[in-house]
Amino acid sequence: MSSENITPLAVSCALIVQNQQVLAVKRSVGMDLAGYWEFPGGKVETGENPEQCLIREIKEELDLIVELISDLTPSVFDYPGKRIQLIPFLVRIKSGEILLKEHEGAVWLGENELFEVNWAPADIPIVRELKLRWSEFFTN
Ligand SMILES: Nc1nc2c([nH]c(=O)n2[C@@H]2O[C@H](COP(=O)(O)OP(=O)(O)OP(=O)(O)O)[C@@H](O)[C@H]2O)c(=O)[nH]1
Repeated sequence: MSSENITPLAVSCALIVQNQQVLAVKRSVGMDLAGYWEFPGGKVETGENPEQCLIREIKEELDLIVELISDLTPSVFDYPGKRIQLIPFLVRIKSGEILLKEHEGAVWLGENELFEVNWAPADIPIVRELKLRWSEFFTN
């Protein structure tokens, strides 16, 4: 099958913002793309929409309850053998303390630190959009 015909795998991810910073998490050994940094989230399951997926994944991965603030532009990226559509949401923490259940690290990044981690390739356009829209997100 040519790559044009691959149905993308929908993956929701959360740009968790707090104190003028966004949270990045590091994929653990054993996960695909181990060692890369990403936004927490995961695959949209049958019967749920991307927003429901996001709320579920953030509870599962970080033990946080989050609320949605805004959407960003989805990023479609071809990894070997799979095409993903990464669907980003800007969120804030409603309750809970971060508990890393799956990732091996987490870091809060300010506007000028956004490119200091080695992002999963699909995340790069999203990080660029976050940087471009930073003042919009942080002054509202
Ligand atoms: N959650 C999340 N996944 C991302 C991001 N960027 C990115 O390329 N991905 C990819 O999206 C796919 C689905 O994410 P996932 O969190 O459910 O990954 P997983 O370990 O369950 O996937 P697997 O079952 O294929 O090993 C993975 O291939 C992951 O590498 C991101 O920012 N957040």
